[in-house]
Amino acid sequence: MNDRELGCNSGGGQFMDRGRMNQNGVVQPLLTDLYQITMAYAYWKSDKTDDQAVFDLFFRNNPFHGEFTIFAGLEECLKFLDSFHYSQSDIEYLKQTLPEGIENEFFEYLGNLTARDVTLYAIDEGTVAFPRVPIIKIEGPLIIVQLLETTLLTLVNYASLMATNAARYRMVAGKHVKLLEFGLRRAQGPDGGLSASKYSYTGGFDGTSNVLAGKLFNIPVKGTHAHAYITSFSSVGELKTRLLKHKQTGIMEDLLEHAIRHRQMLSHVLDVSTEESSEGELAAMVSYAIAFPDGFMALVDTSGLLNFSAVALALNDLGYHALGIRIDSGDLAYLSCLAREAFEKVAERFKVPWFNKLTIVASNDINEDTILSLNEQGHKIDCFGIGTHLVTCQRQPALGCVYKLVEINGQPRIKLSQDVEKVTMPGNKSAYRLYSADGHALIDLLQKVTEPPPAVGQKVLCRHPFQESKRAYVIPSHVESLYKVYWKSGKICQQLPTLEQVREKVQISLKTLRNDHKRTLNPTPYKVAVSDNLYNFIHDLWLQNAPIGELS
Ligand SMILES: Nc1ncnc2c1ncn2[C@@H]1O[C@H](COP(=O)(O)OP(=O)(O)OP(=O)(O)O)[C@@H](O)[C@H]1O
Ligand SMILES: O=P(O)(O)OC[C@H]1O[C@H](OP(=O)(O)OP(=O)(O)O)[C@H](O)[C@@H]1O
Ligand SMILES: O=C(O)c1cccnc1
Ligand SMILES: [Mg+2]
Repeated sequence: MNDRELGCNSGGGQFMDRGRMNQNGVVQPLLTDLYQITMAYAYWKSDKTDDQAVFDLFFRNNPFHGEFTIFAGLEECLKFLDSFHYSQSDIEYLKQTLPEGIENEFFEYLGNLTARDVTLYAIDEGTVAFPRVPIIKIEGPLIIVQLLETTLLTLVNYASLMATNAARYRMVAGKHVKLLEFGLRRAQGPDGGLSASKYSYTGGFDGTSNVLAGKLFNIPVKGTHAHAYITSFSSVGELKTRLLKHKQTGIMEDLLEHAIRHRQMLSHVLDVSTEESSEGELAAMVSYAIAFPDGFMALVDTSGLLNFSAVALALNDLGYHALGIRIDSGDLAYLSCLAREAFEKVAERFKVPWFNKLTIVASNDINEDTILSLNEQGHKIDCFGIGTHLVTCQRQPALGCVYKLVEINGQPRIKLSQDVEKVTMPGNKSAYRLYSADGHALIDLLQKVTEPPPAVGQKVLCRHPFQESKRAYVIPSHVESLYKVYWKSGKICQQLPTLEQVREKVQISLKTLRNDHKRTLNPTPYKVAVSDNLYNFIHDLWLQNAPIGELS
């Protein structure tokens, strides 16, 4: 497929309105849970405001029965820190809303609060990430770091889930098939729709039908047309104009006349009687072709191939090449093969070789399993338009990212749970990814920040965080330190990648994962380990904090 592949197409960067380039207006300090603000008051009252806290933001399980997650949403988190400030009207609202008796100085304190004293470390956006390895680590005064929790979680959770979902669709579709996000109408509201468009592009989609997303994020916007366009015509008599200028000669010609002539001949070639195809559909296609002679892409139902081919040949007479068809019902494998076969026949019979290359778009409730099944059956689809299952992440609607206190004033904190899965990894930690000689990621290793980093060629003991007997020596061929300081002293400290670069990063990062971690059915879990030192530290602290029961 070339770049003309689908009707409309725009990269919207140059149209970005500087004033509106900032984050979505709903992302602001009050976009949080009330309990963060009530806790903030209680911290303030008990003079804990400036206690130095470290929080980890991480997830416990990979989504979609998979064994990897794509980390996304970091840039939005940084923009949020950059603009963190309670406005006068926010303060007025809080005064009315919080319980009575809150001291006025607290509101003054809130009015002056910024994220200047916070330091944020993170894995690069677009990188594959794994359960329990914090994707973001935040240090700073307890009150502000606590106040950031909900907003950071809402910015990371759906973004990462969506990017992961999109990356999975990309993996099953293969790299040569185009993927378009068509989900705005089915998304979780306008904001969910915009995020879905943005992060499905990050995860590997090629474009979106969402025009505002195109404008805001510089994502290619693409599209075909809906059934309504076809059904709005019932006969050729309704055509107000049939004339189209020949692309080369500039002479006006009757496109309908050309189409009707081709339709007669085509009905023999394709073995479809002209009575079987609707006149209203023909009229709709002619009128659409007159509107977009260089971008003619038509929605066909079972009978539509005859009319489409007739109009495409008519356009050819006038010097234009049609783009293709969209199939939106029925057996997509069968119909796509039927369509490709028809195009090949027409290409040969009418000496129009480009007909072989017409694009076949398929849509209609497509999900990962449908694509896998279509691949097994064999199909001729060049492009999938995917809405509902992609944007609602129907197979798993939430990624359970959490935000946990792991250190306060230099003292580690552990949250115990009956459920070992939910016990937190205490203390301020570093994270490393260890690679094998063939470039594959072998294991992620968490250590105490005070430990020296693992070194290339040197044996390092990697332990399962909770199961004593599970351990392995690893001799890394390459060691990647996963955290970078992204925010410190009130400034973003890294050159932020463009959306395009994050999108490339996703594919590069996925390549470092072995295929068995990425397969759709029963993938092998990727190992996440702790150093021996961190293992002992966790377990000592666990024992110190676990109450000793009494039997009587
Ligand atoms: N060859 C195929 N193999 C597996 N699944 C398919 C195949 N072709 C289509 N599908 C899927 O089967 C489902 C068919 O849904 P449904 O029966 O509602 O569609 P339809 O009746 O053909 O079309 P409409 O949406 O117009 O009612 C869709 O989810 C579609 O993606
Ligand atoms: O199927 P999805 O993956 O959600 O993709 C988007 C759907 O949106 C359109 O359908 P429309 O809104 O016209 O409704 P329909 O389901 O009746 O076709 C389009 O024809 C796709 O079928
Ligand atoms: O452009 C399309 O074909 C499209 C857009 C949104 C939803 N369904 C289809
Ligand atoms: Mg549909």
